[in-house]
Amino acid sequence: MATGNINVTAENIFPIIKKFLYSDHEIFLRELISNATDATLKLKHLSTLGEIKGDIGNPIIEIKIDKENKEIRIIDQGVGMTGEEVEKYINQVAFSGAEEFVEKYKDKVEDSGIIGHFGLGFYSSFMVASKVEIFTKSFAEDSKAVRWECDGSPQYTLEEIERGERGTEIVLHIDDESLEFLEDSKINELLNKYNKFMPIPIKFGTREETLPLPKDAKEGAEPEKITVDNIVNNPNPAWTKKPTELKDDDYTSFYRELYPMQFEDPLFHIHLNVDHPFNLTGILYFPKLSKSVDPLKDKIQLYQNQVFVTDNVEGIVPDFLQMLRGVIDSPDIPLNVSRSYLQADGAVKKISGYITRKVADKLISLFKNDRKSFEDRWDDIKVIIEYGMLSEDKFFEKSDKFALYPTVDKEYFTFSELEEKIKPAQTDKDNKLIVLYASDVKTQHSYIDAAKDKGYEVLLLDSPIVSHLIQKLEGSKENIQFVRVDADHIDNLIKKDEDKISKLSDEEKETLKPIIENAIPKETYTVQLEAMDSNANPFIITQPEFMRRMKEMQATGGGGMMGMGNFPEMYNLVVNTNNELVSEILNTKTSKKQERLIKQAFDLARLSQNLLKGEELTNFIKRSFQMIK
Ligand SMILES: Nc1ncnc2c1ncn2[C@@H]1O[C@H](COP(=O)(O)OP(=O)(O)OP(=O)(O)O)[C@@H](O)[C@H]1O
Repeated sequence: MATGNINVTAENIFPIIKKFLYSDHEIFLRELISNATDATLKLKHLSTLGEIKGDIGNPIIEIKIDKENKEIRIIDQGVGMTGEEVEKYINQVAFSGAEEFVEKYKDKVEDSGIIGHFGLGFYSSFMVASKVEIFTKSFAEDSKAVRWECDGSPQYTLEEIERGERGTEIVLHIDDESLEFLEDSKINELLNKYNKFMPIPIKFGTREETLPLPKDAKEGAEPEKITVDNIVNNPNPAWTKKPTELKDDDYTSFYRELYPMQFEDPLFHIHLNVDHPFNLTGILYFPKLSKSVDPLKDKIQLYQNQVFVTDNVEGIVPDFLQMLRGVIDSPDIPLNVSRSYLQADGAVKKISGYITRKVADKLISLFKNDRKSFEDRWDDIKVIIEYGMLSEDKFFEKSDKFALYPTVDKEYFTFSELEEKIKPAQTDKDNKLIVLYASDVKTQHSYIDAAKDKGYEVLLLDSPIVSHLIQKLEGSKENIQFVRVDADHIDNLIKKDEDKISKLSDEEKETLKPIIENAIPKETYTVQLEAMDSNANPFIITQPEFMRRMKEMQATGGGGMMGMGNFPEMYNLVVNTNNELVSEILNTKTSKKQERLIKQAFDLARLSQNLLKGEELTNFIKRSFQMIK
């Protein structure tokens, strides 16, 4: 038997580690299972190279709990270690790795930006154990099995033992603060969180399986039950397979495996697979977004070689795609770094760019191959796409090929189709193409109707970020302008050269304007006299495009003109000088009656814009009843 001192300079490295990773103690199991997996994969590799004679069978990893003796065992059938290897890899490599880790991060415990996930390896067992034993036998012929033991001080013992089978068994003597890890439920939870898709089968206990009854079974015969290993993981998850090996159903069932509590099928998936200049595989899903979708739950999961790392993919996946679900697996993402470093890292930037490109390409192909079903899903995916168009220039460029602009009648155009379609009727006198849109079919009904009567197309753009998006579209395309249908009266929305003749003379207009101004709250409403169609309403309320859009942009964050958000609401009251009622108002002799007519017409105009509320609405209704009595 040999004893010795582990080659670490900081004697008190254990307490530092314990404290440092206090909240992350549970990762010990993932680290030890990762080592066991590596050892098993190495064995398989050596076997395929012909360096191991005989059949290696189907090696598995087993986790055992002995509650009475407060032990957890992690057992593998991998390459094992010789005595020298234990000296080298455990006493030197493992511990020096841990020491380096502490050196590097001891001042940064407070830096919540650190993704404190990897890097501790075998050493992390001391976060939960007061004593650790290793029983191991190398695959190498004639090698002797050894037992290593360490109680958390830098001293260890190493001795030869009798052990028949190849592989490694780690025994953790759980300390009194960590007894929760002796519960089956806790271990199950951890296995499910970190090891669900690891590449070597992991056994935790056994379970009963009921065999199907044989065909010739007698009536009332009991089916036979057998006890089988309880394998907790799926060693071959969908993302590790080639897209050609998978059908749509396989993608859907993998989605269920990832998110067992999700009952809605995903809309479509994107299989990621690249090995140059970085290595990355994965599957992303566009979920069906419903009101009940909780963005904090069921997020994209990041794996490294099938080991779960985190579901916080900030900085790795572009912001606009964080609403997607699925898995990405890449060994090339540095994890022991702060988020700001991560965002500046070249490899990570490339990964983020690659994901954006793949998503755009998938959208293009879906659009091309089955436009009808793409249109049907548009409402579910538009928020993600519009957000992407706003935040990623590369995505914006590609979006021309698939971004859709639906009309109020549910016809879907790409931007170039829309341009073609509306060019003849919606080009104004300055040769500008005016795109009309509504944000709410119900409240803007009369304006939409008026525009449709003129033969105009009206888009329905109702997402919360639409004001930002149209601002961007106007900036990037030439000679176009978006105008909401209620931004002005119909003849002014798209200004043509034709001058309408006004029934009222200029003097009559000058007399009328102050009369109307005095009867309405003129700080909110600007009176604008216009010669319109005699059939158009006498009073119409509009809200100028620019002002409204700036206010909306400020309300949804960013953009807009500084301070605009605090401006009071401003409207125009458009008075149609060709409508008979307006002549009647002008010709009414008594000012009381005149005022009554103006107020009633003004309230009706406000009512159609949903602007008449509270006491004013009550008074209007009372007054209207009086009138028809
Ligand atoms: N179950 C095992 N079977 C065989 N060798 C092992 C086993 N566990 C650990 N080792 C050896 O000990 C070494 C050190 O392990 P440790 O977990 O500290 O670091 P690592 O696995 O190399 O890196 P990481 O810090 O990423 O986990 C391993 O590289 C391996 O050679």
